[in-house]
Amino acid sequence: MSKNKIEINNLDFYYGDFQALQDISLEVPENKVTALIGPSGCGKSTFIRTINRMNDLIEIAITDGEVKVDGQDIYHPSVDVVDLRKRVGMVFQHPNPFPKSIYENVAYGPRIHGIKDKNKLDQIVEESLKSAALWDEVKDKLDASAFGISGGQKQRLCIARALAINPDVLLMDEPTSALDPIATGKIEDLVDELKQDYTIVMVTHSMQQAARISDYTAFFFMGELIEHGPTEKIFENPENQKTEDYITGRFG
Ligand SMILES: Nc1ncnc2c1ncn2[C@@H]1O[C@H](COP(=O)(O)OP(=O)(O)OP(=O)(O)O)[C@@H](O)[C@H]1O
Repeated sequence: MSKNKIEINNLDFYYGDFQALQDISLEVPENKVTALIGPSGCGKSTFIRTINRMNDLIEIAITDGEVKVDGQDIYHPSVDVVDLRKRVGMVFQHPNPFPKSIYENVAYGPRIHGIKDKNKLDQIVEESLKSAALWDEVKDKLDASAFGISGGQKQRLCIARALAINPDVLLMDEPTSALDPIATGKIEDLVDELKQDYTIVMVTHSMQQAARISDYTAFFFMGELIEHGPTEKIFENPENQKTEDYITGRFG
């Protein structure tokens, strides 16, 4: 049994007067992939963004309840958000490299965190690109613009950029929805590799994807967490009728 990396207790979330998440409690085991599924607008993205306080950037956001990473309540006033986001990295739906070279995209984070030594940066860039299964494809053009590579390569570059600051947790918000099936397959294989070293939480619209790559699945519906558990159990023997209706394609 692996330990819980993240623990969420009685989490409520509001956009102004609108309550987008209601009383969510969820445990996320370490070195596993947890998939968040549910119909559009059910709160998956809002929820994943509470785990690295990305919602802080929204002025009307109100978060209530407890989100713990490694046992520490990340909403406690003593928490340094920059440090938190170093531990909890994020990859978005649309690959969003900076308008810089491939090398600089990966070196940017470590540099901001104070690493100046060129050899050390070279080493981090190489290791991060290798971990993101992109090194072989870009090693001869590290100084080329990050805009000149394919969509799937850009997304792996964004994963390398997230890995470069050495997080423990990787949040992925629909990381393959803008990619073709081949690029999607590569990211899925990569996620399977990465879980050896990282705890991964991933929003996906694709139930097939959740079934293929996640260890645990959480089903959200209208701001509530309806059911969560081992992926096989959720897909083969769900306890809640709404979960069953969703996974059998009756709505969503
Ligand atoms: N910045 C915002 N301000 C106000 N309401 C918002 C904001 N962002 C999201 N919402 C609302 O919160 C609810 C949950 O949205 P969220 O994006 O978390 O859902 P989702 O499950 O990720 O949807 P999708 O699968 O379509 O991406 C929706 O009703 C949405 O309209």
